[in-house]
Amino acid sequence: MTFSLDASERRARALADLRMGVPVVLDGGDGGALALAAETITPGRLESLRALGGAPVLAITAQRAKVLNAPAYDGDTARVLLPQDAASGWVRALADPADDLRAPMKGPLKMQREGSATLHRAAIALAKGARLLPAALVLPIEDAAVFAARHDLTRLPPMPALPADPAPMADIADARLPMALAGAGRVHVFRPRDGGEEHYAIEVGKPLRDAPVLARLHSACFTGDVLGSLKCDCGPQLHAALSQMGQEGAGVLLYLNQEGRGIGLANKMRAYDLQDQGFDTVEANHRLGFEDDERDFRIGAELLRRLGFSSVRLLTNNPRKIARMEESGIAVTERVPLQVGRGALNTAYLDTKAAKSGHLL
Ligand SMILES: Nc1nc2c(ncn2[C@@H]2O[C@H](COP(=O)(O)OP(=O)(O)OP(=O)(O)O)[C@@H](O)[C@H]2O)c(=O)[nH]1
Ligand SMILES: [Zn+2]
Repeated sequence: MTFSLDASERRARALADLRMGVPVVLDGGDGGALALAAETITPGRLESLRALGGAPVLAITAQRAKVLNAPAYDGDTARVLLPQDAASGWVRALADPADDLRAPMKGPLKMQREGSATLHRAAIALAKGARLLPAALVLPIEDAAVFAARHDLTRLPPMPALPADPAPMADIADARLPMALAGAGRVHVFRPRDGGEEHYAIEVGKPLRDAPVLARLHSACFTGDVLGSLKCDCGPQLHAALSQMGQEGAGVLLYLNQEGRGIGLANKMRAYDLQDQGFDTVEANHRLGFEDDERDFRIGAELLRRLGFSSVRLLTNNPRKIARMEESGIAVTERVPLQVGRGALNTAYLDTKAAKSGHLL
């Protein structure tokens, strides 16, 4: 029995630190790095970083580098050397595309080419995990363990030790819920073991475990589900799925807290602002430095398994959801199309998803 943290607990703690603007120490085994999220950098912390000496770099994704006309020498990652006089505003402006059109000239940017980008890639992954802009300031340090202990910072183990799979989920609480559209149901709250975002499963009726269940993997959309946004089809899809489950008398709706295709609500609002500047939903994600879709659908498969389901009739227009279920061991016996809610204000959005992300019309 030990009280020391395992790799996934350290990672969870690191995410909270980055959101607060606190640096974390990445232990690379031989040598390490100090990492700070670009979004939460303060002038004080930037000054402290510089005081350590060395050459800090801003790690950004290749998607963001392309927008900045900077070469990405490390595949999906690029490393921008921090100029001597760069202030925290410079760091923010490189990471955040809000002002790209008004102030397009961010360069000339000097890129780092030598050395490994492994820790830089890890720092970006952590920023994404913290639902921040995908950019991080990274400074090599010599003895990661000593540095972390001296400054009381969270130290992450060498990257291969960090969990690549979603944390295991536990069914924390469930209760009966009568619903207007679906009738009698039961809501289950699932909590990942690393204390991360909770996800919900709504059972409608009493679905049999030994037959394919009518299922929907719904990703959270605060604007569509709650506010009735006309920019997407999420609200109508949610309601149509519940109605169909109610009509058939059984089904399971997974409400996955993967807002904004996994980038979080703050980043989704940044994407919406870019859409108002003329970019489509995919271009907006790329300008922010994200991929089109950052969701991990294995969470959905895990919840289905926990509830005792092994095969589904999946309500979706997204072939990726079907592929991920099958890869995760959940059989998809049928795709049930879910085409509702098309209107004047979301037609372009739906057409872009069909043209660029492979959604079926
Ligand atoms: N980043 C980003 N996310 C968006 C945008 N519009 C909607 N979303 C998010 O997109 C997700 C839509 O989820 P779903 O409806 O479950 O997924 P889907 O890929 O459309 O697949 P199906 O509806 O099953 O066909 C939600 O997480 C929304 O918050 C946008 O313009 N940008
Ligand atoms: Zn939506």
